[in-house]
Amino acid sequence: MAEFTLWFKPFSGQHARLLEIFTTLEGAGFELAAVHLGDTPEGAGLIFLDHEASLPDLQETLEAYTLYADTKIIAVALGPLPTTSTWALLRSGVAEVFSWFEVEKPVQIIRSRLQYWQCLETKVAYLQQRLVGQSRCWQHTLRQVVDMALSNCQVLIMGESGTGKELVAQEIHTLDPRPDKRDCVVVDCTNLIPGLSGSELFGHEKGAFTNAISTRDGALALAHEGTLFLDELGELPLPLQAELLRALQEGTYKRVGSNTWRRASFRLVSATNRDLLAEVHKGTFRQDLYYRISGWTCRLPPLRERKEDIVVLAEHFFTHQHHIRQPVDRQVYDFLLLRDYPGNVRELQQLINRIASKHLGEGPITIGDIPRSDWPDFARLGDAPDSSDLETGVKNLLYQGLGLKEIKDQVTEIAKKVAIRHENGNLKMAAHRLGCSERILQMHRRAEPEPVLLKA
Ligand SMILES: Nc1ncnc2c1ncn2[C@@H]1O[C@H](COP(=O)(O)OP(=O)(O)OP(=O)(O)O)[C@@H](O)[C@H]1O
Repeated sequence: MAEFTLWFKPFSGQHARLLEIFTTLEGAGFELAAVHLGDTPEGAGLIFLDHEASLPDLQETLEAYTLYADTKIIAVALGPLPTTSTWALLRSGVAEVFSWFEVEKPVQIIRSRLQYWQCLETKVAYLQQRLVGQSRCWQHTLRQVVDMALSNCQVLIMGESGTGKELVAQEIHTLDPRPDKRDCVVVDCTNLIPGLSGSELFGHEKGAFTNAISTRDGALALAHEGTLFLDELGELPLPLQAELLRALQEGTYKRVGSNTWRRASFRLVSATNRDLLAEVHKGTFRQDLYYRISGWTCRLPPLRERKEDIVVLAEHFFTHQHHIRQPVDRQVYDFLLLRDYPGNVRELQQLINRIASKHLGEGPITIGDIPRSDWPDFARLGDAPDSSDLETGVKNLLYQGLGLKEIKDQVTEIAKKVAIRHENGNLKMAAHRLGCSERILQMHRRAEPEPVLLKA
């Protein structure tokens, strides 16, 4: 039985060289299957290219392959490849690029990639049970989380409040492959008081300050051989930033009130909802500390960038947190989808808690289960703050001699454009918001009419 099955597509006419490569790969236990015109291959595959392959054609094909299917592609060049082309291929979704005849062990490169991806996908499947979401951007995030967890880098997780930073930090600790690793210790930096000189982090000796009635270990000692998770790191007061930096650089610290240096070795994972680089420029966050903690940074997308996940998350909360298995009316999902979530997943989760608490009995979850306090603000919607702008715009159209039909067409086009932009180009969501079919918006996309007016 073949060790790995791979699809392949040649963008090269160098048949003799291709044949040589196929024979080597098959001899090494790989099974190869050609991709035919119109196929959208899934899983891992190889594309072969030479200097005559047209980069734009290649990019178009790659984008088509990676758009809908879960594909992993290794680009194998049959000759030298300029760096610009390498980057262009990577940007189009290729996961690895190398020149077959210029590397020492090409088969090994392919085998090690495939083995890593196999391991990655198992871990991503595990993560999906906990970090729920199916959108493309969330899938990318999960793969990055696995990559980071398997590395031994210090990790900085950024993202708005409620995007799941703490959850991700806990999973990084769970997936961390260190043998015999110990606990993950969480410190919320908003609670650290500079007056106590970092007792929370470094511990203290009995009598070091008023109320220090006994000697106590701090978070660094507790996290020894485990993970130290510093939540809301952007809130760490400047004096403590200096002390933390020293502890991270030297791997040693002193308890408050003690002269003895102690050792602590841990993996550091930090999270913040602030733009730490901007804080560095403002002088409120130390640059040296920033570079020390950000071995690998990852940004969690806000819910508005992954609206496709709202329904899956809602289902997850209904089923796993409230054990409600009844169907949910479409109107409830419409309501959930059309709403904004400045508090991200946490806000959605709390809304589901309220709906679930109001839902009684056996039937489906209906619009009547939505608490009145969560209803849309109809008064505000009716009074449309921009109605005067709209009126001015329509007046302009009228003055230019446009009739009712032309004005309607213009306004409709603007509504489509605004909805598509609001939904980050997601036609399905935009169609949902507008209450029209996706096809109507696809036609809009194709025609891309420039809305002429609504200006003086
Ligand atoms: N992808 C997800 N799947 C399931 N639950 C999630 C997901 N993302 C967030 N949550 C839930 O949302 C809530 C908020 O998540 P979490 O505390 O990790 O966010 P945060 O980014 O750390 O927020 P803050 O910055 O306010 O501390 C938690 O109850 C968490 O379980």
